[in-house]
Amino acid sequence: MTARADLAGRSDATDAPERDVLLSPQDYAAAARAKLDRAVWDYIAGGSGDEVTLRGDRAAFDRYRFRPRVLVDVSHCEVSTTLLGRPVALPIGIAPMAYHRLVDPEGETATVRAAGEVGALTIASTFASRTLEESARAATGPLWLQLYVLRERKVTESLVRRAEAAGYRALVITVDTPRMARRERDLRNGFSLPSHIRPANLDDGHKAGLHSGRAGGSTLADHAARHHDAAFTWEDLAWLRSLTSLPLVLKGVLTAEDARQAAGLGVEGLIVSTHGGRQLDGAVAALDALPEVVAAVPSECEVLVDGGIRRGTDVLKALALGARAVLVGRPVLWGLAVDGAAGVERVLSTLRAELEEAMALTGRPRLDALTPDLLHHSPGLAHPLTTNDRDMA
Ligand SMILES: Cc1cc2nc3c(=O)[nH]c(=O)nc-3n(C[C@H](O)[C@H](O)[C@H](O)COP(=O)(O)O)c2cc1C
Ligand SMILES: CCCCC(=O)C(=O)O
Repeated sequence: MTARADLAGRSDATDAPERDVLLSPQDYAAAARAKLDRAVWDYIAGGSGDEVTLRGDRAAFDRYRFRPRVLVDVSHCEVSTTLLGRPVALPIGIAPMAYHRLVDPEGETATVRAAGEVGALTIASTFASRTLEESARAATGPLWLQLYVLRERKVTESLVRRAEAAGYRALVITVDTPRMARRERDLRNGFSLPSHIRPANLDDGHKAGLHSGRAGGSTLADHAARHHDAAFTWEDLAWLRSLTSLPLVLKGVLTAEDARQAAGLGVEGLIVSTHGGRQLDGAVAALDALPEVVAAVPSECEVLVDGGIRRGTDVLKALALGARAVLVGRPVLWGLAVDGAAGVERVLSTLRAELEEAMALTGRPRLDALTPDLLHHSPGLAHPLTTNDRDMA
């Protein structure tokens, strides 16, 4: 960053304030956008179709406002909790995202190290650009593995075995991607992976074709069309259940009906998610689906939510509606793109600090005492999204 003249017009380099200082995740978005190739930025920022759900995930947060209580002792706000019975330092984890090396030479191992520094959960993606074993070695915080169920069931089975051996604590089965939705930004850009980036968890057969782009196509979509098992059903989930004693978490559930069915099969957790607006365009916002999912499952089944969380106040709203924790996706990649592990750590610790502040200012110093009466829902409220949505540009 360069020294600038301050508001009083002084230009003494030693006194000049850092006006470019990155404060919020949205500041990291702007800095990441300036740094990344357009096609990589678009792959990360974009959604499917008209991006209605991408915007909708964010807009849902603005329709909730707080009903703060006063004269409560908020001298200590406690943000530590447990997930699937294990302690985490904060109710904010890292959503599974493919190919962190698109934005940083080190990639996932840097992300995992940063999460460990703040005591946050990381969910590693099937399509990580570092092996799950490399991430496990870098981890000092809790790790779960996300699985796409592929047509070659042996691949899925071997990922399960490797996750068990490497010390992963849960398997997250993504159920909203029987096929990859059309993401027009990627199609326009002819998106493909740079030659030095590979799906490190998979064998060479899965590398074929990911690097040679074509106009009007995305090699990631082509790969998904070849390898994702679009015939995977509830019956097949029993097969996964029988494979392992690791807890299972389903990611991408948006209805009470599916939540009940999952809980009936003994699934330990659910992630309410629209896949960050990247799958079914027009799907209900994740935050709006959260209450019906929470109400449909017994309390032993832990419900998390992701999609559009950019502020500590967003985290508090999700927790008040019954989420045990939230996941953040894109903000983590912005932090990683701008400043590697240090950037990820800054993004996570900023969200934690904002959450603590929101708890203090709403008079709710304890996570286990949060209830929906903290919130006022204003369905007709206009959404002041323009200033807060630099990440979608
Ligand atoms: C670049 C990128 C890659 C993603 N890759 C995966 C993935 O491999 N598996 C998965 O289950 N979800 C994936 N997702 C979805 C995220 O896990 C998460 O649901 C979403 O990003 C949350 O929304 P947010 O980015 O607004 O926080 C990806 C999202 C992005 C932005
Ligand atoms: C086939 C999915 C690739 C990773 C992903 O889930 C995403 O880009 O959203």
